[in-house]
Amino acid sequence: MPQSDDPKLRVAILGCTGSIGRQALDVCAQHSDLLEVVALSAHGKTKELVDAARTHHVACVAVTDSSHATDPILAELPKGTELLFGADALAHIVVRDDVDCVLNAVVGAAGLTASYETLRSGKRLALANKESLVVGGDVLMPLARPGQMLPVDSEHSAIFQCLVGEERNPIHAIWLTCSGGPFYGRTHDELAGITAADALRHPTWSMGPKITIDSATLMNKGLERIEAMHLFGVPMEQITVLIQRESKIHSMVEYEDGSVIAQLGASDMRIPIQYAFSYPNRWDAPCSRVDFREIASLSFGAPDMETFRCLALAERAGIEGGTYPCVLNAANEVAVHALLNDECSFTDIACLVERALDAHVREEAESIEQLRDVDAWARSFTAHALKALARS
Ligand SMILES: NC(=O)C1=CN([C@@H]2O[C@H](COP(=O)(O)OP(=O)(O)OC[C@H]3O[C@@H](n4cnc5c(N)ncnc54)[C@H](OP(=O)(O)O)[C@@H]3O)[C@@H](O)[C@H]2O)C=CC1
Ligand SMILES: CC(=O)[C@@H](O)[C@H](O)COP(=O)(O)O
Ligand SMILES: [Mn+2]
Repeated sequence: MPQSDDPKLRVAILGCTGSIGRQALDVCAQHSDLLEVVALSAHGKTKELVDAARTHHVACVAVTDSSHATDPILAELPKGTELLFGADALAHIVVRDDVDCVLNAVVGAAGLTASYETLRSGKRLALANKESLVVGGDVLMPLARPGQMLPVDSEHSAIFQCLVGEERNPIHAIWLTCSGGPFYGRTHDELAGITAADALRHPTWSMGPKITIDSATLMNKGLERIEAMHLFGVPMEQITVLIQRESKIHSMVEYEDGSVIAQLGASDMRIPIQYAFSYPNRWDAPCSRVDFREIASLSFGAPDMETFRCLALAERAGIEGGTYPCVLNAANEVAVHALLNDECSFTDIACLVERALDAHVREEAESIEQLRDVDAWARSFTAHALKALARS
């Protein structure tokens, strides 16, 4: 990884207009002596994409939603900037000769192919898109050589950091921390009537809408358990979800001798994003440091899996494995989209996901093409279930 005398790390940021993408651009601006942004993608926010392309003088941009191909603002891209359209554009970006590292900050299963192609190309994958591993971990992990895939998800970055230097020591347990979301402590009845606006008020993190809803249902933690199984090669039962309300402990690893190593820091994603670029080195902090004297207490608890049923459904899908996590994820994406559009209730999300899992017949997860088909089936099934729910 570059130090001050080394060539800069040349980075492509997929999903540069989102919460992670914008913070990654900030990290790149703060460390412009070490990082160079060479390619960017956005789905529909072409104005923001053009602004970022101009600021960072990038060589290539992609607009993955082709319906934006005629946006007049694209004419304001600097002369010579390569402009690509459509979902396939991401695969073109990741194999460019001038890209060393791909930050995948796309939301949802739409990020899967880019992760796959990045690993196949041998380049570093800074992975925020947890859905890639949830859906395709069985296909992706065999492609990743040690140190090639750097997790950006805060908990997984924390676990990764707790494992550095401990390669010869088996993991006894992973303590996967969880804020508990905005509805921590509520009963099932108290979740009725919750609106998308309520669920979008996360207590500790500022994030994009999809992951914020997932945090409120605890599906996010369910997805993260599956993500951790793949990344760290441990079974579900060794990954314990721990409520840590302040989001200051980002996760912990317990070893056989009873020692527990934790990673702590600000609730600011620029730290794990930067670490995925700087590993195995550490650079100057990209955000304010925590003064632990000012934190009155750190509180812990256990999640309520009966009330927050998405966590239990993700456990079921993760243990069953194969194509079940793909179905879990696709059904959840459809249901979360419906909540955000006021087409279903907060508690419907778990019902819709459960129906899709019940209807699915498991297969081994073997290829990206197969997973695309299973994903499409689960989306179509859940869209129909949603319509039936609206009629009932
Ligand atoms: N935000 C956070 O703090 C954290 C996020 N993550 C993970 O990082 C990923 C990104 O999350 P976040 O930044 O919050 O999400 P946002 O919704 O804020 O941003 C998503 C990005 O993906 C683009 N995008 C949307 N749909 C598609 C598509 N179909 N194909 C290609 N690109 C698309 C968007 O483009 P446009 O804006 O142009 O529509 C945008 O650039 C998720 O997987 C999330 O789980 C993990 C840990 C923390
Ligand atoms: C910042 C990050 O990594 C998110 O995934 C975060 O963990 C969400 O908070 P919850 O712990 O509430 O799911
Ligand atoms: Mn996380």
